[in-house]
Amino acid sequence: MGVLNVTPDSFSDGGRYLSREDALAHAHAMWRRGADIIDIGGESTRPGSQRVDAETETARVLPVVRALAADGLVLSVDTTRAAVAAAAIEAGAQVINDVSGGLADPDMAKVAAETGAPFVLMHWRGHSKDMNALAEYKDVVAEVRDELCARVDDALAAGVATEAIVLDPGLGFAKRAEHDWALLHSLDVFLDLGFPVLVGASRKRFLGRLLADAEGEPRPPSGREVATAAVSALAAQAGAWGVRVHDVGASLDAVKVAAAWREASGG
Ligand SMILES: Nc1nc2ncc(COP(=O)(O)O)nc2c(=O)[nH]1
Repeated sequence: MGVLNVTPDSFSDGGRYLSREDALAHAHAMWRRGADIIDIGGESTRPGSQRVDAETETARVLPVVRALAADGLVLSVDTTRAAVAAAAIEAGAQVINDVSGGLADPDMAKVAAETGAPFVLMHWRGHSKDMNALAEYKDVVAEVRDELCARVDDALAAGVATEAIVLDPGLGFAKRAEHDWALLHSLDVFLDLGFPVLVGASRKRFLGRLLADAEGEPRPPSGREVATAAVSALAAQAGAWGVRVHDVGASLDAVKVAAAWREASGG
């Protein structure tokens, strides 16, 4: 899943693809490099970011969705707003990627049910401005699992089909670095729930901290691509359904290494 943030303030690529031609060119470049889905987001979810209104988010996302759908690309819309998701599906997106797992908008599950669109339920505890205060867990794996199961129950109750649901542990969302690593280490716990699992580690803060320099200065987002690709390989090895990444080529190569390693026979 290739990330296309048509926002001015996303944490690692904010503003680079705000213009329509830049957004379309970047989407096609990721598609040519092998992305299976282009994930289009019009509102930054960066910790501490301010929300934008639905009109702004829609104005950013819809033209790009229309143009890329017309070119035959498979698209997900990264939004917590039901109206934006509905409009994007109408404009040609196929997948709803809701970082709030349906919590932010009570109508989202209904839109997913009515459209039949695959529905990514990510673990979330609140909007970006107060997310870090929510990163308190006694057992992060068990609590994230249980909270995601509640999201699944609500989605199913709204009429979403079981086979439409994809789970995502929500790395970096109301999580400190140790929580992110614990969730990756226990990816099987989420896979055992019986749904595909999407992993979104790309360029995130926990990787920057892992790669900090001698003075403890975290590696900047642009320097986290190799670590992201390593996570992609290990996530593939663990059975993840997909990885949501900025650098599609690096992760595709890394996932191919994992596949070759796993499938090597004695021949
Ligand atoms: N399903 C899913 N969606 C997401 N959307 C945005 C971000 C934030 O990262 P970005 O600012 O690079 O888009 N992370 C996720 C994620 O981990 N999973």
